[in-house]
Amino acid sequence: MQTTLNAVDLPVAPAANNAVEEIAAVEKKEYRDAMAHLGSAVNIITTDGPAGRAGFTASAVCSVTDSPPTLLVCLNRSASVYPVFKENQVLCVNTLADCHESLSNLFGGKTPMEQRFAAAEWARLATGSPVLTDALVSFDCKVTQVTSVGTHDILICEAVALRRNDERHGLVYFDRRYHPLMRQSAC
Ligand SMILES: NC(=O)c1ccc[n+]([C@@H]2O[C@H](COP(=O)([O-])OP(=O)(O)OC[C@H]3O[C@@H](n4cnc5c(N)ncnc54)[C@H](O)[C@@H]3O)[C@@H](O)[C@H]2O)c1
Ligand SMILES: Cc1cc2c(cc1C)N(C[C@H](O)[C@H](O)[C@H](O)COP(=O)(O)O)c1[nH]c(=O)[nH]c(=O)c1N2
Repeated sequence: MQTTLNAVDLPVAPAANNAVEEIAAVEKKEYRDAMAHLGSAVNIITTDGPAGRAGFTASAVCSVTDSPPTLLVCLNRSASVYPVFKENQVLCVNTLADCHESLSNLFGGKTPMEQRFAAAEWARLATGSPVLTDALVSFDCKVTQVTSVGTHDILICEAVALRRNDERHGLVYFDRRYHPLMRQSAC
């Protein structure tokens, strides 16, 4: 037999309120130190359009659903690139390979935009956003929804074209450092 619990039936225990207070009390530094334990892929997010060309490094990227093929990117609203992404409404997620450590730092710092793009070769797919030619994989996307949470906007992006490189090794950002991620060799 299936039992359905209504929210009104649940007792409101003081412990539940305490738990909420404990979560809210986590300090920013403590949170960042904890997040540094989560390894993640490194991506350069690019755009081009009426507001011009821009790009930044992002680790806050993940798959949402495959129908329609959708991923999300978190962008700090205080980033210099923010107004450009907001207006263009298209972007390309270029996932970096093991050789891209310095490129990641270039797009993650305060470097002028022309200098960032001059350091690599770029192509285009469907949206006109720059596609890093030797990326591990590139997801060319249109931004379909935007939600603001705290300091960041969550950009919900539908992939309209893809480009993969099945030979390159990966790059992971973990413990505030880059680490190469090797494919298993066929032997
Ligand atoms: N989501 C993000 O905006 C994000 C993610 C990673 C790194 N960064 C930026 O890159 C630089 C180097 O980062 P680091 O990992 O070497 O050291 P760090 O101590 O600044 O960050 C540790 C971890 O905390 C998280 N984090 C950092 N800043 C955040 C932010 N503003 N919002 C949400 N999560 C955040 C990320 O998971 C990051 O890997 C910093 O300036 C950092 O703000 C930002
Ligand atoms: C490894 C790594 C990972 C991330 C970042 C940096 C680095 C080095 N940065 C910061 C972001 O790249 C940086 O703020 C931009 O370059 C914007 O900087 P400017 O404001 O243009 O100088 C970043 N910013 C963001 O809004 N979302 C993210 O997921 C990440 N992830």
